[in-house]
Amino acid sequence: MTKVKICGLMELQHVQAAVDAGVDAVGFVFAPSRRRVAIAQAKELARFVPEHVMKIGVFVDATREEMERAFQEVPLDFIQYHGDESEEFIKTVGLPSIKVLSVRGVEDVENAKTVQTEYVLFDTPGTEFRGGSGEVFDWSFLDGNLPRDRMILAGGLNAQNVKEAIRRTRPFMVDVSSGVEIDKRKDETLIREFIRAVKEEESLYGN
Ligand SMILES: O=C(O)c1ccccc1N[C@@H]1O[C@H](COP(=O)(O)O)[C@@H](O)[C@H]1O
Repeated sequence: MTKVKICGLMELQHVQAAVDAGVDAVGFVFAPSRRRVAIAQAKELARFVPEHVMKIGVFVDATREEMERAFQEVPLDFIQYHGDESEEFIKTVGLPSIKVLSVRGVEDVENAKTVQTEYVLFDTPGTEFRGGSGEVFDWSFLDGNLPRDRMILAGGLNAQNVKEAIRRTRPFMVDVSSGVEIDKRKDETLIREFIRAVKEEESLYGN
């Protein structure tokens, strides 16, 4: 059953829409971004997220102290490393983690086989910020032998393309931010439609 993450949440009504629609994970961006939240803001939003829904903090080349603080205070379940963090650094921090690989070609995907983190997230390389581009990368780069049971697919997903994305790539989880926004703000209807599309795909074709 493919899981679904809504990322870049900043407002309570959007958290509630995602939770009510059956989201599996929510993401709070602590990196430079128009979606950035303060720790106190994420902590308040997280009070409305049930225990079974994963809370993921997105960081880009942050310090260990910054991540530890957010991890404890919010509290988070996973750190999403969306920058150039090395495997050694991630290991030293020692928190449950998701390493992001920006996919420009098949060689970036190859790196997933050696990444030691709990999950590996494939995303389109960002332009203004490191992620949240709203752009799809070429899914055929994921055609090879990959650890699909710990693979998260992101990059330009929306309610219209996510079913095909799941069929093509068979990820553990799909992740969306821009695709559930109107005028750069999250939209409750789009959040519900995205989650519904994932669940429909699963009920028709899932295993
Ligand atoms: O969303 C952001 O602003 C962001 C900033 C810095 C790093 C990561 C960010 N978001 C991540 O980008 C992907 C996909 O986003 P989109 O659906 O293409 O807009 C997702 O993993 C977010 O966590």
